[in-house]
Amino acid sequence: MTTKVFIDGEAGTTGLQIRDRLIRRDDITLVQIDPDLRKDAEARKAAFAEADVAILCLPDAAAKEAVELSKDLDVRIIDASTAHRVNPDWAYGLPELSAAQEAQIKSARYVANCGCYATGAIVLLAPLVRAGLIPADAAISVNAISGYTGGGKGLIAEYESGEAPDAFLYATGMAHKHLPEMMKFAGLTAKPIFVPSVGNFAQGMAVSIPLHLSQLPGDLTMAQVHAALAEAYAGAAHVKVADLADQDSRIDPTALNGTNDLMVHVRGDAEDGRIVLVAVLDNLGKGASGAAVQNLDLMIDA
Ligand SMILES: NC(=O)C1=CN([C@@H]2O[C@H](COP(=O)(O)OP(=O)(O)OC[C@H]3O[C@@H](n4cnc5c(N)ncnc54)[C@H](OP(=O)(O)O)[C@@H]3O)[C@@H](O)[C@H]2O)C=CC1
Ligand SMILES: CC(=O)N[C@@H](CCC(=O)OP(=O)(O)O)C(=O)O
Repeated sequence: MTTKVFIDGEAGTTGLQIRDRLIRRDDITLVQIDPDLRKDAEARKAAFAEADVAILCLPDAAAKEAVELSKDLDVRIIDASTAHRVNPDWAYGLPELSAAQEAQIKSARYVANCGCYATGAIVLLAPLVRAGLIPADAAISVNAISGYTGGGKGLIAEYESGEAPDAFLYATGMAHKHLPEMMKFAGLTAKPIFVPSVGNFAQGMAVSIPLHLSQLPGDLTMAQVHAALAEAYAGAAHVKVADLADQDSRIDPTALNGTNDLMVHVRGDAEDGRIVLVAVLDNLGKGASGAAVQNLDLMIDA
């Protein structure tokens, strides 16, 4: 028997990539609706009724509406939007957080896929906060660069028409939508500074967190930070920690494009303790569509 999956928002950036990942699988049957009816509530409700799992690749408001439409049906939901990520009734879709998190995803009716930048920041911070190496109230800064597909159809159109600048920083008002999930799942009590940016490349991202080890408790060393991260992700299929000996000064945000992997780098000056943690991932891979498929596989035990 195959698992029936409905991708609501299949024509969008995230939806298309999920479709590409599922279409050739013989354990999955895609439930499809007439593209002209993609915003028709009745047609979508019929698709929810037919599906075992629905993956929502929609703006937040439409994702909330989809949950309402399907609430009395048996369908399980993975939501790629920001709408439900800090909702306690939803499992946060980052199985690498802990064995308990993975178990929660496996049995959940509702799974919220993580934000792309949040995935990078949480993977870097959560094990260090949990181990007490970074205090929950530490003043943390997160910087990031993303390819323009991270902004969906709207930003893609700006770049493809040549209107957008080669690069820009944004969210300088300190209110980016990924901050609540970053805090909740990294275990931070103080709001970080988060300054993302976009460059003139389609896909890929690097999320970086600079640290002055001298401002953290204890006599923490760069090697200890690396060891804590390497231990946390030792068994993870999709999160790797680069060797500490790799201290190349450049990091390419597109290095993992086309994969569902995330690479953690710990770089800096081990002598004076000014270091930077960097997560490289494909915003459409581990940052969105690949993560949705990883969660789907956990839910259906594939
Ligand atoms: N792009 C990325 O890197 C990431 C995106 N996400 C999230 O995934 C979700 C989708 O993003 P993305 O794929 O980039 O967005 P897009 O703008 O590329 O696609 C959204 C799709 O949803 C459709 N849609 C809009 N409103 C409705 C509605 N009421 N009913 C049914 N369909 C509707 C759109 O239709 P139409 O074809 O008419 O425009 C479009 O096809 C968002 O919540 C986003 O935040 C999450 C992680 C990363
Ligand atoms: C480049 C760009 O605009 N990125 C988007 C985040 C990517 C995304 O879609 O975020 P979710 O994972 O929360 O859906 C932004 O900053 O709003």
